[in-house]
Amino acid sequence: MQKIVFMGAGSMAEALIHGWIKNEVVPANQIYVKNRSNVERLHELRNIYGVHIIEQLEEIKDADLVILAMKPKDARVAFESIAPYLSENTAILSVLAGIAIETIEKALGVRPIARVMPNTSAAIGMAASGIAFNEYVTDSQKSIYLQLLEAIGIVIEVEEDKLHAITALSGSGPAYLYYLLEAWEKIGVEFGLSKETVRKLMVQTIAGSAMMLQKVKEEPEVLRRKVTSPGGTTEAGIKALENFRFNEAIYACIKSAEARSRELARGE
Ligand SMILES: NC(=O)C1=CN([C@@H]2O[C@H](COP(=O)(O)OP(=O)(O)OC[C@H]3O[C@@H](n4cnc5c(N)ncnc54)[C@H](O)[C@@H]3O)[C@@H](O)[C@H]2O)C=CC1
Ligand SMILES: O=C(O)[C@@H]1CCC=N1
Repeated sequence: MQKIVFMGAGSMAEALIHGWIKNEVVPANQIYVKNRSNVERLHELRNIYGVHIIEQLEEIKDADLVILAMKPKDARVAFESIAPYLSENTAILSVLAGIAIETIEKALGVRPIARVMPNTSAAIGMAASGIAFNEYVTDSQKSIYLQLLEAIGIVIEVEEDKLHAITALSGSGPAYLYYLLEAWEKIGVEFGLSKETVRKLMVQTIAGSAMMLQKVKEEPEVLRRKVTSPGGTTEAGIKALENFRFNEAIYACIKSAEARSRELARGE
């Protein structure tokens, strides 16, 4: 793919660009960026990464791949603006949360379309992505997409319908963990520790627990029980979580995010 155009040059576009250039999967001179109005942002990306700026939509005519990376609420207007300039051979990769492949086919024509749900950890090569394809994506295109996404983390191919669940779990997931950290920092400070100390301890705790799951290959429940001494501190903490219906809260969190993804797919 010689010419890859990002429609929308926000944080997700930058995470992908950063990962591809740093890992030398796509050279900067094959990447083009376009925003709705923020030209300063385009100059910023050009200065940092050496990518090209699209000045006129006509320049997307010879693109091999157009990446849809605007917010879902801006998608309709964006589709209308680019549809006249897409050539038959241009493939589409969408990172739009909740916008169905069928909707994109209707707006941009039947062509190879891939839908990916990455997360912001792409910026440091640690994304967890799900990807789904329509029937026109060839095997060689699929392997290119998988390579592009492996450069920024891990990727799992799923049926399109499952992308709603992936959006709710790993797409939004970093935000839940940051939210948890915000709460830990607040309580740690109340106990007289500095915010920096709590952050250092808890970031390592999250990273260490994740690595344990990856390396030791035991179930989370088994690892949890190993931490929990009978009558000890962890047991007291977990009891409090249970009293506040922790499992129900997490269930409601993921269910709500999954349902919102489905609403977005219906244009609500
Ligand atoms: N931020 C995240 O954690 C994740 C975001 N996504 C998806 O990635 C997409 C982008 O999200 P962010 O990068 O966070 O948004 P963002 O707000 O940082 O960037 C979106 C950019 O699109 C531009 N834009 C809007 N309308 C446009 C148009 N018609 N033509 C060209 N550019 C246009 C805006 O000017 C803005 O710079 C969203 O659809 C979101 O659902 C997916 C996975 C994770
Ligand atoms: O909140 C959102 O809609 C997007 C999708 C996953 C993460 N951010």
